[in-house]
Amino acid sequence: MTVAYRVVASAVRDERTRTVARFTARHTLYLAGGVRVVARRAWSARTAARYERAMEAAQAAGLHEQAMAWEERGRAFRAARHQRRMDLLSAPAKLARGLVVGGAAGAGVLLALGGTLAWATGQWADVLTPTLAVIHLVHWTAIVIGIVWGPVVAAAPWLALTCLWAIGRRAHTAPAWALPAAQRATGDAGAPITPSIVVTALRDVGIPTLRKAIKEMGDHGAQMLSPIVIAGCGVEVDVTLPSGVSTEEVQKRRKKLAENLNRHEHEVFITIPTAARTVRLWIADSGALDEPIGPSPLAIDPQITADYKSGRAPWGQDLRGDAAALSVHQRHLLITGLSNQGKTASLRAVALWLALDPTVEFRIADLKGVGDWSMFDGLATTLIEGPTDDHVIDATEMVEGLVAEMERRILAPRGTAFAPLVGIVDEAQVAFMCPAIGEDKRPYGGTKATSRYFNAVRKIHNQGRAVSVTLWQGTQDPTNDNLPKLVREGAHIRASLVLGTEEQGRMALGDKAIDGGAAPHKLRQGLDKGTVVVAGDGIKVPNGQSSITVRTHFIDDTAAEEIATRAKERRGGLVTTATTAAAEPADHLADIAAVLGDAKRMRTDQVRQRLAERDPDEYRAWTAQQLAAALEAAGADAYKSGGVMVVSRERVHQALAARDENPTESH
Ligand SMILES: Nc1ncnc2c1ncn2[C@@H]1O[C@H](COP(=O)(O)OP(=O)(O)OP(=O)(O)O)[C@@H](O)[C@H]1O
Repeated sequence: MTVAYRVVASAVRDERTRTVARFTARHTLYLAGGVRVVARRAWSARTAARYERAMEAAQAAGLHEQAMAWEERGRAFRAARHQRRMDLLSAPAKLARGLVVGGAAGAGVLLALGGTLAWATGQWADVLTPTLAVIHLVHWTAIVIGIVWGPVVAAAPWLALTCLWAIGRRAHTAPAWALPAAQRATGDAGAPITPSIVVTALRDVGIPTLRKAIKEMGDHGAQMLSPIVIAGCGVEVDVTLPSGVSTEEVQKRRKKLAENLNRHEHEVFITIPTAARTVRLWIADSGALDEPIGPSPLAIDPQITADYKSGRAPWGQDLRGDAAALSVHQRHLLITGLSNQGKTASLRAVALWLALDPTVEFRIADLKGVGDWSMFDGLATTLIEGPTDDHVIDATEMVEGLVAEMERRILAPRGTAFAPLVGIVDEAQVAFMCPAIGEDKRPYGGTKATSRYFNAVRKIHNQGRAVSVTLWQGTQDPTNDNLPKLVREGAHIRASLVLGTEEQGRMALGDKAIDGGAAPHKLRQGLDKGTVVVAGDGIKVPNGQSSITVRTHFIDDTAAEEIATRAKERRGGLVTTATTAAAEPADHLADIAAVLGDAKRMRTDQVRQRLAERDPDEYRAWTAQQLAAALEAAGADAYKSGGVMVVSRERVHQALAARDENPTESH
């Protein structure tokens, strides 16, 4: 049984078997198609259906004059047909009359001819000679017909079948799968996309209602298509589907449609514009998407500048070949993608551009820590690099620092201008998955109400935008655990490189984008590195589309270093806290005075938080006792006011002054 099964299975899989099957199917379908074409032509010739179809199409297109002309033609056709039928009724009598009259006239003519002949020869027998000659002719004709009749009758069906087959073949009635391998693989690849190719591809896409509707259309389906226009390295066409066919049905058959168009799946994009029942097809020129796009303008133009508010990062090209530029002004950003597909590179490219605006402050946590962001040392105020729990703790405190700054800005007088502050967490999934628990029993990772990283991100998402505190996150392989719903939905710009599944695509870009045709899961892992599908704000998305596919410029490490150096030169010597070893021991009292600023007094926990933000290495681990001890040692003890412990600015300044007077006392 198993052996028999294997033999059958291997026979079915054998390419020769398939070729034979395809051959048989192809020619049978040509024949069936030919029958259909002839039947349709015959039907069309006998009925006024084609005039009605043309009239409806003209009406639908708003061409009323044309519609009326077709109506008139239809009327004339019907009148002529009626006349023909009436003529047919009286035909037998006319025919009989014609035969009698014709026969008599013929006989008369022959006899007259015979009479003339007899008179000329003088032989009365010649009167019948012409009549006998005609009788002989008829006799011989009957003999010849008798001989050829048999073979003609035998060959007629075959001749008819051959004609039908040829008609079917000319009308390309066999589907793409039944074509010979050579035609399927390369056939028309590279050939321009024409309306008939698009309509045939749609007809054979496997939607019976669509197939039937196209067959019934007078113009073979051309009315469904908008003009085919060149769009970048491909063409674009809108297809208005007939009623009963949904846009989703077509979208689900992307692979089949691409094959029917002689393209690879990744070379055909189906989006859903606003017009009802319409799908927009973008069909790449064969192989065009495998050509690299040019280098980033950041890498080749040393004069390029950036402007946080009004500028746009030259990120890459859309599929039409137009420049795709991203505005990050007051926008949170999220980039997801499978590992090693260009997530860091695409996120870093935007940051490198923005770094050229010297007013922007960066605080960066790279939770992979292999040096992808090391060129930001000396450029970012905070740079955390590493994957351990300690790094996550640092990153969490960095984000909490952003929250503190955001809250300070929110409380500032109206109209205060703030320098843009951008927090970047690359490999943010590491933070969400971190098991570390703080001294206060609050987890750093996770998505609980007490989770510190999660909560800090949420706060920035909710309120950071208006005070120009934004957060950019890069994460791998989204799941509900490593990228909670609230966090993914809090980003204004959502971009995704290739992902494993549609479900992940929905997490990365949201349902609306995926339902509208965004398909990061259809990108090719390894081959489409650096290609992002972007949804949301900050980028120009073609009218009616919910996403745009961008092929980003790749900026390698060397070019990134150069751009960062340029950015540093424009900024002039900034110190990055987390990576710059303190040359001198920290001056606690001076730091406390600095964080107090103009406040008369400040709660001790707030002072600790600000200290941690100012110098995480030194103060992050500080407990309330350590702060109290430092203040006590300087003679500026904290005291209770309104039920909470506070630090007095006056006392701290007095202590500083006392120390200045007696510099030998250590701080
Ligand atoms: N825009 C691009 N065009 C072409 N190749 C690219 C592009 N971006 C990245 N690559 C290639 O992909 C490699 C991986 O890029 P990158 O480190 O940014 O991936 P990643 O998604 O951040 O990986 P991981 O998640 O594992 O850190 C790069 O070394 C580069 O060779």
